[in-house]
Amino acid sequence: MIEISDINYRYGRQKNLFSNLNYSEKAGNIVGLLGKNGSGKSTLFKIISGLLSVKSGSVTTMGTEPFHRKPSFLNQLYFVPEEYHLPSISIKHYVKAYSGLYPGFDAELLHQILADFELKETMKLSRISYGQKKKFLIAFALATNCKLLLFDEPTNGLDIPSKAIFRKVVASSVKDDQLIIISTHQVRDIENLIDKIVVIDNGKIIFNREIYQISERYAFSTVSSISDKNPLYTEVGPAGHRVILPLNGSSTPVDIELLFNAIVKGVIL
Ligand SMILES: Nc1ncnc2c1ncn2[C@@H]1O[C@H](COP(=O)(O)OP(=O)(O)OP(=O)(O)O)[C@@H](O)[C@H]1O
Repeated sequence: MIEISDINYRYGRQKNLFSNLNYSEKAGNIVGLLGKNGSGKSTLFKIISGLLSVKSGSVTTMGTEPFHRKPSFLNQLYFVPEEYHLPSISIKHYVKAYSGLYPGFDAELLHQILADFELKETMKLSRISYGQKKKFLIAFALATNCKLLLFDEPTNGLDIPSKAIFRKVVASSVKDDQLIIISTHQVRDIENLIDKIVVIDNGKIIFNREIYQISERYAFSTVSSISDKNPLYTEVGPAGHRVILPLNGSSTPVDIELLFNAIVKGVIL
């Protein structure tokens, strides 16, 4: 679905943001894309979706060069950016105007997700809150049934119940031939949703593994003392030492925040 080889990218005269970055991704996954502020997550989304072109290296998204922005490519891609502008029309009119661009658009699915998010089709997009706009775009994106969905910080601005609904609607709408990549700092919001973790740091993808592979190797726990534990990585938390240990027994849920910190510190590769 995505094949990126040896790309270099920089904005204007700034130093390289990406240096020989490689990344590939297949359909059938919900991927969590993690990285520090400014590591280039949004830029990577723009390159994958053809909004930016690279000077060197190659990018293929859904079998085509994304920067060509062919209609047959665009009708299978939906990118929910971090910031956006929506026209001053009702949800109903927006759907009427834009759903036709997507051949797989599922109006029934849209109705369901709008109801889950407590949005009404008569609501005017210019008069709803930031979080409501975000929920509308998430609902619309999922209803397009596009092969590739890119969500940049989708849960920013969502209230606590809406974050749980987000996880539910994404998990229940995704199809085997789709790829969903979610960039976020809110790692709790994607727990039990993503099946892969990708980390971008210092211009490269430094980690790209499935959750089950991580669970097969590491155990995540909080312990009162680490003296006899030999953890691979540890952080002091309010309830004790949060640790990553080599798995030796039954698997544990992956602590994404702890794992991310261990990855960017170079402890887990
Ligand atoms: N249009 C632009 N012109 C110049 N520099 C830019 C532009 N957009 C982004 N940058 C710079 O590129 C770097 C990566 O930005 P990007 O938004 O891709 O990072 P990010 O990982 O999404 O960050 P965050 O987690 O803070 O949203 C940052 O240093 C940013 O200042």
